[in-house]
Amino acid sequence: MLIRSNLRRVGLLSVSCSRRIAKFGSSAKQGLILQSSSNNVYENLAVEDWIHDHMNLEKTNVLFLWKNLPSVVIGRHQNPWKECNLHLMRKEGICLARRRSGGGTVYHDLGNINLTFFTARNKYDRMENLNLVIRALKSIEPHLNVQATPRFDLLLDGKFKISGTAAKLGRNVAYHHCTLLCSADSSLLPCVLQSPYSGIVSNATPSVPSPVRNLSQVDSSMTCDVVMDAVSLEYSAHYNNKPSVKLIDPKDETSFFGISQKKRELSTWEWIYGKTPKFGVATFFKIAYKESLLDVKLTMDIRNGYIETCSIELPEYWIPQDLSKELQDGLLGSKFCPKETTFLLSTLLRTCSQDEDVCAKWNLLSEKMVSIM
Ligand SMILES: Nc1ncnc2c1ncn2[C@@H]1O[C@H](COP(=O)(O)OC(=O)CCCC[C@@H]2CCSS2)[C@@H](O)[C@H]1O
Repeated sequence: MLIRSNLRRVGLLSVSCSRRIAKFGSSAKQGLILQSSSNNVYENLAVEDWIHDHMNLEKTNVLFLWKNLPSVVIGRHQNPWKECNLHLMRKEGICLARRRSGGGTVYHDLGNINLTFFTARNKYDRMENLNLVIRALKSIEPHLNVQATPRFDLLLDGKFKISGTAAKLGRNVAYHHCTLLCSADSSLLPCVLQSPYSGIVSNATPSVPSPVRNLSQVDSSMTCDVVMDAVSLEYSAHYNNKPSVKLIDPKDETSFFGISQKKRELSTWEWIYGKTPKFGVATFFKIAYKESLLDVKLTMDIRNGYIETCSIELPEYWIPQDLSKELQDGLLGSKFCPKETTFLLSTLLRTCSQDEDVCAKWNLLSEKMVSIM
């Protein structure tokens, strides 16, 4: 009860959620630091959403610190097939997440820190936040050559990116979030962010690739924990607060009423893939069958992640035209997704043909089609 009334007094809680949140404590007057106990990218993005939607940031700013298990996080208006290697990610168990903010694609793992600075919209200032991060880094290593660029990256030695920025501006609330590479897997990072898919025609926001570096490569003492502590200290000092970090659990519905629904939304295929801006695929592939090598042209339009048009150009002698038409029509309205397409194509084949030769060719064609998804 005391905690709740204190929180209301410092203006942290909006009226709508003051009854639902009870566990943040009361120490922060102007700058509250929260750290997630979860490494689940969807849960952590849901915390961002929740704070954005429910907290009253008139008098209190919030810094949210979080880390994720290996994940690729694309911007709100991006095309994942253009930005990353989805096959490799599936193989390695790397999550794909779409965030609410715009901008490019980044790789996260437990060697990468994420910092989200929440303020009232009129107090939103990315350079001020980045300068705070720079001060924190220099408090660990005074000789570190780190600068913020006009596009709000942090560069080491003028060329290696250690931090990328994105932001979301709400009506009253804004947040600026950025990454900080301490000891991420630098060999996996470029591989997962390299798309193997060719022939995608899209107006989606492209990423701006840069050479990256981990802070721990420069100074081995710059681990995630040390860097997070330094940022927390600097943030507290900025607000004249006693340093204190509140550990929060994104699964705690009592404190964050409605958060599991937010997590569910962020984890759906419809949000992650379905929000991709409309795009086209125009690609050629070669299929080797027995002694022959066949050229196939595939064109598709994909809207909201679903196949809207599909044309497969291949010679009639290879697969009967009516069958190839069935194949193209069967794909219309289905998800541009390897699982669904594999299932659909094998079901179609069972109903359309028993011929062994045709089946073998169809399977080769299916494999190629699925390989672009
Ligand atoms: N973790 C990380 N940190 C810094 N730079 C990275 C990282 N991963 C990849 N990159 C490099 O940045 C470019 C993309 O740069 P680009 O400028 O296109 O995009 C960004 O920086 C977006 C930053 C989003 C930050 C959010 C904060 C919380 S959730 S994600 C990529 O091709 C790599 O070269």
